[in-house]
Amino acid sequence: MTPDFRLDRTLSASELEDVLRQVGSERYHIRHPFHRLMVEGRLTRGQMQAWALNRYCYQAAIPRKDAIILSRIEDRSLRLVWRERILDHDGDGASPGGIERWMRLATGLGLDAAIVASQRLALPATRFSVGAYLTFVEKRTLLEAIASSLTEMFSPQVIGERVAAILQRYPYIDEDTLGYFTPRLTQAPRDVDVALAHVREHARSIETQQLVVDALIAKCEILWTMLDALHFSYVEPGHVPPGAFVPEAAS
Ligand SMILES: O=C(O)c1cc(C(=O)O)c2c(n1)C(=O)C(=O)c1cc(C(=O)O)[nH]c1-2
Repeated sequence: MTPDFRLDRTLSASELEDVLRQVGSERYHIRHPFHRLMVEGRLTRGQMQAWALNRYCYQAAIPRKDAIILSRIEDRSLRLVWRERILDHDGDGASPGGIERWMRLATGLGLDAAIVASQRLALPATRFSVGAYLTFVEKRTLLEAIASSLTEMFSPQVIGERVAAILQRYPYIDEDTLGYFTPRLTQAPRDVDVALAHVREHARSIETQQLVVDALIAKCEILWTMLDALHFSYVEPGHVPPGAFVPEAAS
């Protein structure tokens, strides 16, 4: 496999899955320096707040992204399972969804809920990355849109590492504050089963397989870019763009 994942022949479904896993192992944000600092316990409270405030924008966009995908699915049985994702994030009016649970994380870190929800203090690059994800699923083929969700193949690993490290190394954050992540450990594999089965079934030519691989790469780049922006603004060199969140001194 070339370093930029150019395919030179049509793959079997399981070979394609292997390539997708290889993309994740090389390009998923688990390798990003900002994530590494987090799990090493080396982020300040202010940097953790910046992460939670910015990641809220991503969380808030996920059900809108899935609604776009839903609107493009012609197969009723696939629509039925895909709509679960929207409930996971929006809730059903009775039990809270992911957006509310993420807000609990943000407020548990000391952020003001109204400020987080307004998204006004998010980094420009966060907004642009989230916008790129929405545009991607709208403009590309349905196959690419579905494939772009496959970063979730790798999310249980990044979540497991993050939660264990935070509980061990950040004494002011407790299990309750991290409640967002627990359901994701079962929701993500269920989502992946559906998306991966679709991709394995529908990407049978070298051209469609390349589209799928490139969609996953593009999604890894979206996640990576968000952490790049956090790193540049809040770690090194520490240039916060005008108008973006500024942690309180000493936090
Ligand atoms: O914690 C993470 O690092 C992480 C990563 C990802 C991902 O890989 O896209 C998702 C999530 N979390 C997540 O919580 C989530 O709900 C989610 C939905 C999606 C998606 O693309 O549909 N990715 C992710």
